[in-house]
Amino acid sequence: MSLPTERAQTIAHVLIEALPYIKRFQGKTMVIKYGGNAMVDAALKEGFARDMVLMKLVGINPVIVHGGGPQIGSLLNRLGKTSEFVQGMRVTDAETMDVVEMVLGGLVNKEIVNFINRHGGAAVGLTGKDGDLIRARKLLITRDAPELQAPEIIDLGHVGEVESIDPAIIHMLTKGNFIPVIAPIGVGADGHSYNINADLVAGKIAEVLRAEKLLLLTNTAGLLDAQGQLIPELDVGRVQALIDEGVIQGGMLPKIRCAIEAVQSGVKSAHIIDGRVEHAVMLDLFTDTGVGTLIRGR
Ligand SMILES: Nc1ncnc2c1ncn2[C@@H]1O[C@H](COP(=O)(O)OP(=O)(O)O)[C@@H](O)[C@H]1O
Ligand SMILES: CC(=O)N[C@@H](CCC(=O)OP(=O)(O)O)C(=O)O
Repeated sequence: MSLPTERAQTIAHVLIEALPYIKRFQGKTMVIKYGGNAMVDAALKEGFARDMVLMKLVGINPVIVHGGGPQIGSLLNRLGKTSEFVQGMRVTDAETMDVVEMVLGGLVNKEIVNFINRHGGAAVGLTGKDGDLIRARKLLITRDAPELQAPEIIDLGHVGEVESIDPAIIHMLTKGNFIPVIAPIGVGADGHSYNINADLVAGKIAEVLRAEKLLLLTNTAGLLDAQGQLIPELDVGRVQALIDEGVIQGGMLPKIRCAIEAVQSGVKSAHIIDGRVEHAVMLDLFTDTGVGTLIRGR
């Protein structure tokens, strides 16, 4: 059976447009942060899994770091608990930490692994505890306000930041043709688990792996300005003003901060893209136009 000519031409055009990108990125590492808000329905999850398998097949090494904020929230709700967020971070008491570990290390991680494997890939799920991948320390954030004499230190409970990354397990998996799928849970020197914002983990892993790109999949078209319009390329010099004006807030704060840190530490570029668009990763990697907001490295 032959394809209608128009469709066949579209397919040929897409493949030809992708070719130089496939050549350029072969052997390179792409760190993909898969946000909980981008895991909307089965079709999108399948599309994401297929994109990962295709990348691997054409010789690019995807390393996935996933979130799962909404999924943690819904289990907490079922248990009659609510969360408070400070600067985009979930205040995490001991009970909440158990739920975070169950949801991120268990349900969400294994669902992604399963989707990829069902589409012909070989994914392996990890938390930061496996292979001592993510060493964490307690995160202390400060709040400054005119009525305060000195900045106030806010204790978020079991919330951590990345102290160090040991990429040995990632190298081993990549060499063996596996796709690592990493949940953002770190372990402290005391052996305790820490809940780390997934954007922060993705940024650090991208730095340590000297990734070609850091792709942050979320539920907006990218970074939006005060009028709700997409900012196609971020001028890093404008970020503080955008924060002060309240344009960048909530979950976008850690995303932008980690993207900037990553490109300042050697990652070639970071991209905030709309995970609600089917095959968003392919569109960003393999087309001339790209999608979302680009944060260029030096
Ligand atoms: N300037 C902005 N542009 C886009 N989104 C923004 C902006 N400021 C705040 N946000 C919020 O950040 C959210 C994305 O962060 P988050 O909820 O943590 O998503 P994810 O689960 O993908 O990490 C958006 O849904 C939006 O509500
Ligand atoms: C400290 C902190 O806030 N941790 C996050 C970890 C999950 C995450 O980052 O998920 P998304 O990427 O889907 O937002 C949380 O508890 O929600």
